[in-house]
Amino acid sequence: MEGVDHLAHERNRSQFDVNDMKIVWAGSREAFEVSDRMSRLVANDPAFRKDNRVHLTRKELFKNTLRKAAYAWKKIIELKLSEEEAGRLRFFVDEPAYTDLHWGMFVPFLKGQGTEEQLQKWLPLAYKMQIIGCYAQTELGHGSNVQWLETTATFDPKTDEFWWPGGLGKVSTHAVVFARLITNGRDYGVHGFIVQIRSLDDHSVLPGITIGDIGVKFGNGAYNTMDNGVMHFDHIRIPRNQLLMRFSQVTREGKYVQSDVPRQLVYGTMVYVRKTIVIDASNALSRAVCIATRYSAVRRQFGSQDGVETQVINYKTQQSRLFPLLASAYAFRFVGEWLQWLYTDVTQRLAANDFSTLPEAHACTAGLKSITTAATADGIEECRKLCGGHGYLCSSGLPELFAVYVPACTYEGDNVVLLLQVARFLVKTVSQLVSGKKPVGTTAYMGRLQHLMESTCKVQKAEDWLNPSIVLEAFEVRSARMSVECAKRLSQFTNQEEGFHELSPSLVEAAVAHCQLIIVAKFIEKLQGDIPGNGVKDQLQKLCSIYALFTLHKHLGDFLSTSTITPKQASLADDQLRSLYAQVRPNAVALVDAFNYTDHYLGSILGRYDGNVYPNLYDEAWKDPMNDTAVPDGYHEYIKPLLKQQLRNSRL
Ligand SMILES: CCCCCCC/C=C/C(=O)SCCNC(=O)CCNC(=O)[C@H](O)C(C)(C)COP(=O)(O)OP(=O)(O)OC[C@H]1O[C@@H](n2cnc3c(N)ncnc32)[C@H](O)[C@@H]1OP(=O)(O)O
Ligand SMILES: Cc1cc2nc3c(=O)[nH]c(=O)nc-3n(C[C@H](O)[C@H](O)[C@H](O)COP(=O)(O)OP(=O)(O)OC[C@H]3O[C@@H](n4cnc5c(N)ncnc54)[C@H](O)[C@@H]3O)c2cc1C
Repeated sequence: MEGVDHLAHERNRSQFDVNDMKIVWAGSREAFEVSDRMSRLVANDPAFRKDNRVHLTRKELFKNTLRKAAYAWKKIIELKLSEEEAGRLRFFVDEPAYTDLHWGMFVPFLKGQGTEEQLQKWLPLAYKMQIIGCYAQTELGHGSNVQWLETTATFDPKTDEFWWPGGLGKVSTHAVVFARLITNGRDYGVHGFIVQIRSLDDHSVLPGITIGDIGVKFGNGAYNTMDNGVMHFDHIRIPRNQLLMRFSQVTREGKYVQSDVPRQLVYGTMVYVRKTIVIDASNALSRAVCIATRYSAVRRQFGSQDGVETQVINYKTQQSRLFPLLASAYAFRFVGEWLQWLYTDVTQRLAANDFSTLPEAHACTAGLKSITTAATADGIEECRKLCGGHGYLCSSGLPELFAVYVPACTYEGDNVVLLLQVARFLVKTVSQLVSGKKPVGTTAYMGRLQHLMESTCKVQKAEDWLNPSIVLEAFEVRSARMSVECAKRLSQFTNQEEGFHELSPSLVEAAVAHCQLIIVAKFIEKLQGDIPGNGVKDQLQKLCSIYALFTLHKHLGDFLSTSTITPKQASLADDQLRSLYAQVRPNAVALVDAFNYTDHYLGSILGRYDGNVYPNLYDEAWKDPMNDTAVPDGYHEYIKPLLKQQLRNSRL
């Protein structure tokens, strides 16, 4: 029945104030207010309808995305929205589009790499969208290995091909292009250039440049709203001052001048985007968990008592699969908040030519991007399975969410390649201990190595696993012992690079251990701070314990093989997990209500706020164009003759 809250009984059981939790999830009352207002603005405007996406052809889909992006831009101007409000509005439009790359990469790269003079020229054009930019760093032959890009920008230019850049295929008028800078016959490595690629008069592609879309990508709808493109340069010329020259210059005479800064600053935009991707992981995972939790509370199957079947959310297996994902969504939210602080801090330090925390910022953004996207991609798929058959329907919202999300494991750095960066950072940290260099930041725990190598876990009963100090030390011991073991095995190789490649699978596991420690540590730190709201902190403490103990359970091999814990202590951790699931159970629906997602944003019949699933699932089916006629296209050509033939055969 419409208008009835079929989940009211679940909401009445919660033991905390969901409105207070909404503020904690949003980050602040102001952030909540902006988010809430923008989500409702989008949800209540039919121009942002998205339930028809899967039925559109690729060209219809793309044109519809252009329409929405233009309409959103008009709204932003008309309503005089702030940068924050505009960003939230685009988020709730919920459709990958060229604007993601314009605002998410092209503008940040200009801001990070341009001189004051270059910013004065290009930023006003970009802010007013008088030019539309993309970020062209990946070639057909090289994406991960940036230093081996083949496009050259010679002081008298030469050629090569770009592949993947979002927004490039059909929309962008300009591109940030990564190319090897060659001047006076010497190759100075990869630098960033701004290149106009289309006419601002008629959008035609400029001479010497070939541009196209790279074709249909994974899944219906999904990332196909984005015109990922291919671009070929053939002897084009750009003005010298379109080399972005904040950190290195080429003089009028062709002389290369490098400021006294690390060359990796050219990678700064990737650090920025990876930081953003971690928060986005909590957005995507929380969306899937919201759908799966509400549906698990609605769905009843087997186990009838008094003629009423059991809610599937009451099955222990359902809880053991769903509640760790709920906890992970909150964990990724808070580590993302901390990463935003780290990024702001490193940016302020760079402005003062303090590069001391650049390695830490790179390692943290690379590693956390890798493990949060991997867990989120797997988590969305798990949420689909948690919804049974209906989870496979596009009307559940889960297939498209999965298809649009999974490239996050690849873009902005392949997850394994990024974990190897973290591994390099850890091996270097351990090797520097010998020389007396004190580790700081997220590796500060390595400074207590002697203690961590000798420490024994203090758990004697299940409740001991609720002690944050015990949990934190267990994760520190596991990580430290894995890093030290890798460093020890590496030292046995005469050729360190060869050793690193030989041991890379174990090094990746050590990198995962370190990054999971960061997530646990930042969740604990969050809870040591002021958490306002009735019952809110208690719920978050449960979720923090669930994230930590589920992660311990999932990586039990590490904890046992490093003798961090004993099998008995592992069993006590399992006992505590089960108890925590039972404690979270009455609060599950309220914990996902706290994400404050509109039904429009969720785009899911299964995840409706009112839980009125079956009538709406049924109605949605009839909307499918397949049901426009009872007799399907093709009946007369292919079915009727077949039936007639079979009938004739049966009479012979
Ligand atoms: C919600 C958001 C939506 C987002 C939509 C996104 C759409 C997608 C866009 C894209 O995909 S854009 C293209 C992204 N491409 C990549 O991420 C490429 C990944 N590859 C790299 O980052 C690098 O090639 C590498 C893997 C880090 C290797 O770097 P390099 O070739 O320079 O060699 P190394 O020897 O490993 O590094 C040298 C030195 O530099 C340090 N370093 C590397 N990267 C950074 C960095 N980003 N910041 C700071 N420092 C960095 C590295 O640690 C080494 O330091 P030392 O060990 O020498 O101290
Ligand atoms: C949806 C989407 C949008 C994108 N948007 C953009 C964009 O806007 N702009 C842009 O420039 N690019 C973009 N990209 C490209 C993206 O950045 C690259 O695909 C990504 O960096 C991975 O690089 P690659 O494709 O070369 O993978 P590869 O590095 O070729 O990876 C292939 C396999 O090799 C493994 N591998 C590679 N190197 C190593 C190593 N050293 N050790 C161990 N294993 C290794 C990887 O782990 C992986 O399993 C996009 C990609 C996608 C999917």
